[in-house]
Amino acid sequence: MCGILGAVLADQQSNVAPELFEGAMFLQHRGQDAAGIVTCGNKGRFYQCKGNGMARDVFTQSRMNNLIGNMGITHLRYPTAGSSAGSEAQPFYVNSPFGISLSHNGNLVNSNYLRRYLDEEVHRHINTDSDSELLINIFASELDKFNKSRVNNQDIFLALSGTMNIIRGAYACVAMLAGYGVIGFRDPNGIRPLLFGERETEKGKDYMLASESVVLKAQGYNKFRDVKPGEAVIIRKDGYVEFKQVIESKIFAPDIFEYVYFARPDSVMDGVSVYHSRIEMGNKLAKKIEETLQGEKIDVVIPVPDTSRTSALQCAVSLNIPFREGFVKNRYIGRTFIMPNQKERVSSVRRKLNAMESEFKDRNVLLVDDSIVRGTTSKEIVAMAREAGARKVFFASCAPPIRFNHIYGIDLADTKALVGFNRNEEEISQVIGADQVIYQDLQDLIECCQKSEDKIENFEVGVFTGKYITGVEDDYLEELEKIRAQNQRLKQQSQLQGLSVDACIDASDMVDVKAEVDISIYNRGDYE
Ligand SMILES: O=P(O)(O)OC[C@H]1O[C@H](OP(=O)(O)OP(=O)(O)O)[C@H](O)[C@@H]1O
Ligand SMILES: NC(=O)CC[C@H](N)C(=O)O
Ligand SMILES: [Mg+2]
Repeated sequence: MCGILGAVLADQQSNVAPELFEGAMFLQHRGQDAAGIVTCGNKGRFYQCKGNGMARDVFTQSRMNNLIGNMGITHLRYPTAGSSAGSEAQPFYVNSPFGISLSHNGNLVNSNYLRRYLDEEVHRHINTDSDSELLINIFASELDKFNKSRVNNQDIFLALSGTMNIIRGAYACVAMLAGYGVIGFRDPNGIRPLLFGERETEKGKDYMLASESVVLKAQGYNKFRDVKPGEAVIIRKDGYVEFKQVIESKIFAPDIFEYVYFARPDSVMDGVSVYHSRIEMGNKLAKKIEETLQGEKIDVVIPVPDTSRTSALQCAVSLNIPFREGFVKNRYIGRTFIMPNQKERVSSVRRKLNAMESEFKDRNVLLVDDSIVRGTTSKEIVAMAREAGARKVFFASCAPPIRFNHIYGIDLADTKALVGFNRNEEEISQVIGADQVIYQDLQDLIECCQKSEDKIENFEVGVFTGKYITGVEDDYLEELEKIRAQNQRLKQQSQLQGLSVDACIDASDMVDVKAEVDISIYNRGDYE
């Protein structure tokens, strides 16, 4: 899952980069692997700064000084299919036609077809395994079809409908056309989020596109709305803004995992407050716990920080049982689930959370988390609760069992690595070492996310059901697992040989070398 941003400032003499950096800090939770900003200066020249790492590490002051121009786009990457090569950091850039830069949140599920099409039909070179590189090239080839030296809004909208007719999957994107403007668009199922906001200034209106409303609010873009499924918006450099439905919307199905885990609680997405949906999750989970744990005495409810806090507190209120912060979180450790390798995730749980004996000793505790994915967190947490003296440990999850791949940009894990894969609830309890595990029912979870003026009827829930809203290419899921396994091997091999992942060749099956940096513009400043 990634975070994306785009902005055009009214003052043509100003630089947008500091604001894009500020915004990136608000979206860091959506991707910790790589970060990038591309801006566009007065003469249509692009300036880029990107690389592996968190925003604050990649965007150093000296690099930021080189980002010139009043419009730009940002990306924070959480890789799909497990590859975190530097060359797949975004925004991507292609020079033809016109100079295009693009940031993508989501994942395409017909990449094999797109790769062949780009090669055989439109003869465009693809240099990485990233589906986003395919996307920018499809868009470029659609724009190329006009065979014009300059395009206008209508051409761009047409090129986007062409693009959306070819690509399949989840995508919320911000793109930039050199010297022209910033473009935002969202897939016809609205799987991934994207919002548009505006702000009045003395020089006119500033505009911003962002994955979450919290960025817009925090930076004074107080008038905002969601981009609709299948809709696109062009914010021209001169401040002219135009929206257009470029492809007919399909079943509107935002990804429910945004509400469960991904988004910040202070964001509102498609009219639904993430915070309130999590409160509801706590209420409904409490009912399920009452039904399931009849006769069991629970002394205390303890959240697994951070994301589950909101739900856990409400769950305790609903159950009328004391709520205690039994785990203290080390604020300097990031989200463990989105860390790229398993070893790092396991050690991070203990570094991140520390149990306070006083809250566990001789008590029956109910631990509440938002979700159980690989079971890395829950297993460690249950062990820590027992080490701290808990008598019985019950573990409740605000989301139902996750048994299938997530294919739309939240690369959860290989199905086989999911603790819920091929296991019933009793078996899951055994694996994580809990006395009992209690899961929210899917229908209840859906109802928790339906509290908006325009009730959302459908959500993308493929991780729980194995049925995906867009369908997938026949061999897509096998291909996905193959790529993950390849990337995993590359990582292990690089660790053994002490090489960087990017520079490691898997000789056994001649996996391509991952380039350390991308083949695109090199003006991020210094390379210390
Ligand atoms: O079963 P697992 O594979 O361990 O994954 C699930 C855990 O990962 C996430 O926490 P994370 O530490 O990423 O972020 P948070 O601090 O926002 O809760 C999520 O909130 C669960 O606690
Ligand atoms: N998580 C995402 O949204 C990732 C976007 C894109 N598929 C990538 O791998 O970079
Ligand atoms: Mg967590």
